[in-house]
Amino acid sequence: MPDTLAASLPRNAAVRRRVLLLGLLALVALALVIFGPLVLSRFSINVLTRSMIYAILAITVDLLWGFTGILTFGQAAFFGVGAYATAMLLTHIGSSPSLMALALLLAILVPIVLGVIVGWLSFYYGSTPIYATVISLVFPIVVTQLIYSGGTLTGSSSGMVGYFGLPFGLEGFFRLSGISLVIVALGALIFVRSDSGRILTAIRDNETRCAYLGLNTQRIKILLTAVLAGVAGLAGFLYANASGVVAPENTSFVFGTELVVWTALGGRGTILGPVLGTIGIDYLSASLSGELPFLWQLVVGALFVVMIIFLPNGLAALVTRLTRRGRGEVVAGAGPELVPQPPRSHAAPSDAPLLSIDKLEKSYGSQKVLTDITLDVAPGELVSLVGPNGAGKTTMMRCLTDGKESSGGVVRIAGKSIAGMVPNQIVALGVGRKFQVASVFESLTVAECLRMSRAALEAPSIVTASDRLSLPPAAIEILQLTGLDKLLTAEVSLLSHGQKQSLELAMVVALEPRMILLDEPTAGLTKAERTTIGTILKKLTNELGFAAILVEHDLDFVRDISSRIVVLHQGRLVLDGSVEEVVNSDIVKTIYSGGDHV
Ligand SMILES: Nc1ncnc2c1ncn2[C@@H]1O[C@H](COP(=O)(O)OP(=O)(O)OP(=O)(O)O)[C@@H](O)[C@H]1O
Repeated sequence: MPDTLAASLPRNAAVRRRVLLLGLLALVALALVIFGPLVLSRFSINVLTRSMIYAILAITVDLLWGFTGILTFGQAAFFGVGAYATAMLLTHIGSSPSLMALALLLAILVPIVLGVIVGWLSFYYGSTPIYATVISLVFPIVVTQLIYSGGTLTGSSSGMVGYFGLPFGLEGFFRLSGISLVIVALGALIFVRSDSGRILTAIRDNETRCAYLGLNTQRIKILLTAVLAGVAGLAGFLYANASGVVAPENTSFVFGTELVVWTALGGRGTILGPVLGTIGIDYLSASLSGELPFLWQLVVGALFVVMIIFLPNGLAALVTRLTRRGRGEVVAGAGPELVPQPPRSHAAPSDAPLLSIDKLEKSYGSQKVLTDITLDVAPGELVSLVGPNGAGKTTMMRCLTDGKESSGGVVRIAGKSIAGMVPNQIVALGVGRKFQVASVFESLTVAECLRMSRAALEAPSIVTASDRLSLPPAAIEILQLTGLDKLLTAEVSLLSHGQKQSLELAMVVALEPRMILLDEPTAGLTKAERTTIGTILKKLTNELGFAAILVEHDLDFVRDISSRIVVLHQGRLVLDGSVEEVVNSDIVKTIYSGGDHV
């Protein structure tokens, strides 16, 4: 396969270059950390040790906020819990190598357990982003209050001091903190570029789409919170040993807020920006706060405001803006290799219809939007759902893809009731949904978007970004028909409206569903683009046996491709028949008289 080989070469070269650059960066950082103490003053070694530990925390804030879009003020609390677990064990039980190992274990495990609890409270199904942020503010307050009321156990407002930590000198702690920072930063940089890491950006861009690709975003966010709580706890362990003192301020939301400010100033979503921002500002604060105690806080505050206004993505954005120039330009052959995926076997077909709706109802308060909808759809059928604006078509689509939406009646997919199921569970039953406004991931590339469709089916790597993209043949065909196969490396924000619609359709087909629901897939498309989408839909249903429900306003389009038409009017199903029956019926003429809209 010489073509395939040739196509993969430039990408391999780019990957090699990136690995080399990352390795070089890590070596330079390690050299600075190892040889730094030879030239630095005691003051600098002391302060920079602390700054580097704080930088580890800033990385956790960046992964949560910068990459995943979860604004958090709570990382300080996990850090404080790790520090206190260490100090309390060493103070009250004693210090020996095995107790030190136990302290390290507790400093990581206790924050992980708390991370699971906080994560669950923050991201249970239906919670909003603001709710998660409020929890992240409340959590450090609770931890700080517990420390204040802990008496001699926690040292109360005086904190804890005088315990015997690791037997390293000033320089030893500098090196330990520095090496830990390099390892955490390197791990984070590798992870965020991996196939798994891109899921974080997908969640930030469009969490709803992630759920409708079958991803359990709640579970991912809880897992991320727990793992990063463990990393913050590790930083707490280092801090408790290096400083020899822990205090309630270490857990406070004020410190949590400082971490957010440092991350923002450095440049969120870049890992290195928050590291350099934290080290730079903490070091400058320590140097200047003695001479300008109040003025310095004012300077940092003013700097924050200026940056938010003029450079909202932080200092690192300046650098990335330069290095990313041209991203989105398509480099021939630089994309991943498209590989046809053997079809996935769904559960054995039963006698039940693929979709069965029985007396479906939906109300918003006292307003009834859907009343007594009963409908069956079989494999291979393309059922168009038509009706005037406000008839309830989109609401019906929502009830078919979210088991918590309906107010009454039963919806079954292949005989299984979806009552109470969340969208990702319904996707697992074989349902794909295409939204009215193209729902894709704006800051990912075309290939990365398509890979998201496979993430719930094949666990993506947490270390590497694959140079192969396995997709079902039908999805590859859509890409080829619409020219998207030549744009795999293009960033989605650069695509046209029609290309985004086609991409979303390819993403839905890449899920290998048994049934696809499409809400006005041709809205805003050119005639040629509509024809292409129509051809694809006919092929999916006629040849590949997909069932499809299509909400559409374009009567000509509906007439050309449908096997059946269902008419909704004022939330009721008023007609269900063949194309000819429906188009020529008196009811439809009455409902639609006076407009070219269906
Ligand atoms: N979240 C909501 N809260 C209250 N009412 C709603 C909500 N969503 C939809 N509705 C109402 O439900 C009715 C049906 O809306 P829906 O969007 O399902 O209609 P539609 O047939 O899809 O219309 P269109 O063709 O304009 O998209 C409308 O009267 C709408 O105002």
